Amino acid sequence: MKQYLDLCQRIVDDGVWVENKRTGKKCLTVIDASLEYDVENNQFPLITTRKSFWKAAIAELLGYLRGYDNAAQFRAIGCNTWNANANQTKAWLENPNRKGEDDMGRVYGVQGRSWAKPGGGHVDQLRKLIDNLSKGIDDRGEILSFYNPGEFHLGCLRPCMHTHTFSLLGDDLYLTSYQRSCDVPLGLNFNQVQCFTLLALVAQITGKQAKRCFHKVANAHVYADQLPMLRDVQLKRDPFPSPQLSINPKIKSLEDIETWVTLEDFEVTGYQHHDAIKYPFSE
Ligand SMILES: Nc1nc(=O)c2c([nH]1)NC[C@@H]1CN(c3ccc(C(=O)N[C@@H](CCC(=O)O)C(=O)O)cc3)CN21
Ligand SMILES: O=c1ccn([C@H]2C[C@H](O)[C@@H](COP(=O)(O)O)O2)c(=O)[nH]1
Repeated sequence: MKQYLDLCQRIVDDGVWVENKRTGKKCLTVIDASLEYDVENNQFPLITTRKSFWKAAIAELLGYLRGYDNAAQFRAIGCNTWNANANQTKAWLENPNRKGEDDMGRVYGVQGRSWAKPGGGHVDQLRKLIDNLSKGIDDRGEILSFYNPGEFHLGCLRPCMHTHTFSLLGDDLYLTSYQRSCDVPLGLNFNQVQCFTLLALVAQITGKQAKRCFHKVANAHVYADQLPMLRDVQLKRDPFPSPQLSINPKIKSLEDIETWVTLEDFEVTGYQHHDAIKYPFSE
């Protein structure tokens, strides 16, 4: 939690105002932030200085792992975060590739599970890395990448947390996650949960020991309309200790994640937090 608050404070103290064309808003911005999560000791990186809706963050991750391409699929598993970008983002509404209400196009999980090959057919990056890690293989390319510039015109938004690299040292599993753009008040709260949960889940289904997750952020920003609440309310609060995440031990394979896993299979204990803060969202 301290590293999150330090990043917020750094943005407030040293951030530079940058005009963002896509949203039409100004962002107070810093470049390069590194966060680290201790999955081995179950220090779940949930924000405690406001109430965090962590279930929606895990549901979003499950949708990515299943290769979802539609905001209705996300809603059905308890996640509302894609309604706006699927149905209100101007450039996407005007894009002839949009297949109608709730379509998100070829974003995130679609690239992760079925990256189109030039000569036809698809690559399932997640299946490959899970098969390798289960056999104790790390070919130094156990990568899940959602970033496909050749298909940006087929999706509603470019992926923000775009690449997850898994590494094995013996039976110990590490994760390095890369993010190009980070809405610190809203998005990071979710992205921290997702990095942690992704390592814990992949370790569980491949039979490895989850160690640490390294989260690298390039552009970390606060939108102008979020700044007063972040600076004058959230940053004035004292954090509580980290809660713990438990995952149903019956989850043993990628097929389990694809077929029957729900939010009921995840539980957070020891979550002490301050009151909710509703931050503005920029489409
Ligand atoms: N501007 C922007 N910021 C983001 O963080 C973001 C995007 N766009 N577009 C794609 C996804 C969608 N994400 C979102 C979208 C909404 C919330 C949000 O409204 N969170 C609220 C409540 C969530 C709930 O009730 O389930 C929060 O208080 O955290 C969070 C992340 C993260 N991403
Ligand atoms: O997982 C996510 C997804 C999105 N964001 C934020 C970062 C930006 O504020 C917007 C995306 O806008 P771009 O113009 O495409 O950079 O969404 C996030 O923090 N985490």
